[in-house]
Amino acid sequence: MWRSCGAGARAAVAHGLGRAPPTALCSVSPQDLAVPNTGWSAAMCEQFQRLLRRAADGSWRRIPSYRRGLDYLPEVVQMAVGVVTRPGPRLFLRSVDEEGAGFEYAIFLHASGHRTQCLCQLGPYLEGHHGFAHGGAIATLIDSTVGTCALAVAKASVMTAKLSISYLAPVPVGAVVVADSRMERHEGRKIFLSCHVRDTKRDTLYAEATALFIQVEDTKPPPAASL
Ligand SMILES: CCCCCCCCCCCCCCCC(=O)SCCNC(=O)CCNC(=O)[C@H](O)C(C)(C)COP(=O)(O)OP(=O)(O)OC[C@H]1O[C@@H](n2cnc3c(N)ncnc32)[C@H](O)[C@@H]1OP(=O)(O)O
Repeated sequence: MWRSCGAGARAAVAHGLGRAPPTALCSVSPQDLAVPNTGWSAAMCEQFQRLLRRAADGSWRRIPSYRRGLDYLPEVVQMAVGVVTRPGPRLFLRSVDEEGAGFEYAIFLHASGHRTQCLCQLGPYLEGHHGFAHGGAIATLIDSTVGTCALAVAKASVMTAKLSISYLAPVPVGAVVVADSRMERHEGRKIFLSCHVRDTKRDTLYAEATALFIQVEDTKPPPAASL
């Protein structure tokens, strides 16, 4: 269905701009999924390359992404959030194995550590109304983008306390969008953020959001969650 990216795009990421090796403390060797695969559309590949080129001067960096969160954080952050002895939680956005069917995305972190941009292609399993992405999928995309920003700000575990979204235009299934998030202010354990979701040409504002994240101690899974 989707036009796939060439091997060149994958090689450019692997050899050029920061495929991070798993940290020594990881108990698994995760595969970085924030790189082109056969499910990425031509538009997704093109935008990804554009963002990689922008990152070449060090102003942004691509954040590797795995099926489980936190496996790949720098050791100091891993120790701060206490996940060195067990793998991180499974990431909801990476729960669909079929390439191109769910969320295909790569998050870029600004050098300031106060801004993230998520390039995302919303696959057919995320459909709500016919031909359009489910609002919950948009919320998930926003939550993850602002959550990553909050995590970078706090350098510790964070949880969403509040997320307010205005849905302004429906997002077609298969569309490539950019969620652009920034920290607005940081007060003690509270991190306030904003986010805008647009098409890649910035013609359409699909959604805008504000969020509050709270810095927390490492979250312990409840007994029932040991699946
Ligand atoms: C380096 C980069 C690597 C990147 C690598 C990325 C990979 C990784 C991606 C991560 C992306 C994750 C994105 C998904 C994140 C979830 O999906 S989290 C799941 C959804 N959220 C929840 O389940 C949270 C449920 N709620 C709670 O557990 C608790 O209410 C909270 C939020 C932890 C807060 O509880 P608490 O710690 O006891 O805090 P509490 O003392 O009540 O309040 C602290 C302050 O916050 C205020 N506050 C608390 N809640 C609220 C509220 N709802 N509204 C307004 N104010 C509030 C309080 O009024 C208080 O204010 P002050 O009095 O200090 O001024």
